[in-house]
Amino acid sequence: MSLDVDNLVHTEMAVATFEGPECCGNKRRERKPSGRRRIFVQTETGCVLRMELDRSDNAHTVKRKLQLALNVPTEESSLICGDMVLKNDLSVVRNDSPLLLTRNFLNRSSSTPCLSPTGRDLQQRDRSGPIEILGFSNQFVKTKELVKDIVKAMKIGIEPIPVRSGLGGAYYFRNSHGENVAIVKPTDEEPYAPNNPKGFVGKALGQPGLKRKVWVGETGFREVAAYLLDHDHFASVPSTALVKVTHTIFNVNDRVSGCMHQSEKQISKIASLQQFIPHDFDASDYGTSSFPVSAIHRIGILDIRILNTDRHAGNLLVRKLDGVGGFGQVALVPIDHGLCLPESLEDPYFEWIHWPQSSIPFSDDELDYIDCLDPLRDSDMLRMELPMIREACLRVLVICTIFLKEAAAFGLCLAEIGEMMSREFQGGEEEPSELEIICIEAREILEQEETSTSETEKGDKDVIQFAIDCEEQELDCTSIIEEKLKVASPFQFGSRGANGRNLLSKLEESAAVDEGEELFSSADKCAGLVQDQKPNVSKLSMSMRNIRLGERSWQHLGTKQNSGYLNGTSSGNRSVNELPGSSSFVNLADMDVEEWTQFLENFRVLLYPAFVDRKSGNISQRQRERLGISCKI
Ligand SMILES: Nc1ncnc2c1ncn2[C@@H]1O[C@H](COP(=O)(O)OP(=O)(O)OP(=O)(O)O)[C@@H](O)[C@H]1O
Repeated sequence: MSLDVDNLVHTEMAVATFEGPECCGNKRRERKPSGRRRIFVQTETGCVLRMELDRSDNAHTVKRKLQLALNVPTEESSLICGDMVLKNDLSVVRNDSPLLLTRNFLNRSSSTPCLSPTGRDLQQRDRSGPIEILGFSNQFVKTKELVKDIVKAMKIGIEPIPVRSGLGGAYYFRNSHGENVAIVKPTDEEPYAPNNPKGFVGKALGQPGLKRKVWVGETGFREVAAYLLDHDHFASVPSTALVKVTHTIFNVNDRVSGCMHQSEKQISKIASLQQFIPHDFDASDYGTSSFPVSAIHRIGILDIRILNTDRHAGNLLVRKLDGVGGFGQVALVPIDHGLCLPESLEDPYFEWIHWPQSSIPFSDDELDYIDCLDPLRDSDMLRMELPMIREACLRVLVICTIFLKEAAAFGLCLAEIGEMMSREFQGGEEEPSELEIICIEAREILEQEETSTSETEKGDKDVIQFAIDCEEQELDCTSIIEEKLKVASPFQFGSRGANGRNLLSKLEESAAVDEGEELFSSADKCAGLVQDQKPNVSKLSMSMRNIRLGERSWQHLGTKQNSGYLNGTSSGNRSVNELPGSSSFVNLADMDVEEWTQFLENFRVLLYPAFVDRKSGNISQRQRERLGISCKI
């Protein structure tokens, strides 16, 4: 990339080289030739710049361009895409990705000076269309139609109107007939975000927001995620896409005075754009008894998968079907999914949990739908469509979907599943949900396994060293060990047991099939038999002891039916005070891929006994007792 500053300024500001405006959504944009990508850089204060990257660009060159546009020294800013701070290589950044530009070393409150464009008005220079969809999914076909209608209407002077209700900034966009066709919610006007028009300000984009595990500015892509996950339009989430939208109506707060104002200038924002659904009420205004069971179930299934923390009645639109169908019938439409998929397990809010429809068993169709859900495929799809989504959110999706699938297959109804996911409050204290307790258990087992493994590996090394020592002494120790093990163990060892490593793995295999104490004592004895010959072997004994102890717990956990599966683990009396943080009991983000895979295995094994206990009404009490949490069920 050339460093010709004039050319840079000309080319990149706001950012200049806009390939033909692909607004209006009626023409499908071609994917960029490999290496060339369009990105949207959003500052912490909401300003959005569009840029074209080519293959040679790296984080530094992009920041240099932004330095010219925004007057922020490159060393004082970071470029962020979801989880990633982009240090140099930009190959991971996909076409249409929104990136966040943050200033380092600053108190990132909304009162810090805005990273505002200097000199020329960058927004004015943006020759792209008024509404551009970020993403290529076929699922945005409906949104493209809407965008086309809206742009047509704007051309004849039909402008959007602000939405009064809700805490965030929102605008109804209209068609040529003046009808509302979409609701647009800019990410920098969310509650707490710097340009919120309703007085709920105080944070910069990228800081914890209304929910601790949903950053300010990140509700927009969650709205889109909920729509994309609603396969076959099962729960009727309205079409939703992330857009870059430019208009004069948007709010910009004055950083110094704190006053809000419409700038009268064209402002570009990143926003969610959702189809407007004509409706008569929301669920808080209407008798819930008329709500169809299947609608509640379908919305509930979605809410569970995405761990919706905000399913209050106001977020269910109610449309009367009197004109089109039976008298008194209504359709429900779920909206406002900005607080789903938090970055760790949180307390969901499921308004439907106490509605009688939730206690009715799932229908066959619903069970089939749940059975077909594939959380790994869903995660891959979201990674593809929403490159900014964080891995921790996807882990929440995986956990909750597995939980739903197993629980439904077991025979639990929607209300039971929702209850198992919900926290309880005791004496003003928040307690982990049953789902969270299962996750805590799964992590504990993981930690025990890791301890066992590391000690085993240490034991392995000792055994190898032992074999080497034996070789050096021209002593065929391994055959002695093998002989002694043959005598001592009820299990036969084959010819592979020719060195310490193989002997140990044989021991592990044998241990894995043994249920009782006999092998443990035998193996222990075996090690003891060679102890005289090499002191190192005592460590092998210890390591085997740990393997056995770990496995005993594991088998107990996996097979327990009657005796309380929580009793067999090591941390019998942990109090709630020892649990990390009050609003995040389980950290899913800090596991590497291998640990996460093992964690999921542990998690699955723990589910069945938890469901059994839930059915028998014991689980919560027993789990809470074990964790030292008082709870009256
Ligand atoms: N898809 C839609 N179709 C029709 N009306 C909608 C739609 N989405 C939102 N609304 C209306 O706009 C209002 C505000 O929207 P929404 O609840 O999504 O905003 P919010 O600021 O996130 O609200 P809250 O404070 O409840 O979280 C809703 O109460 C509803 O009346």
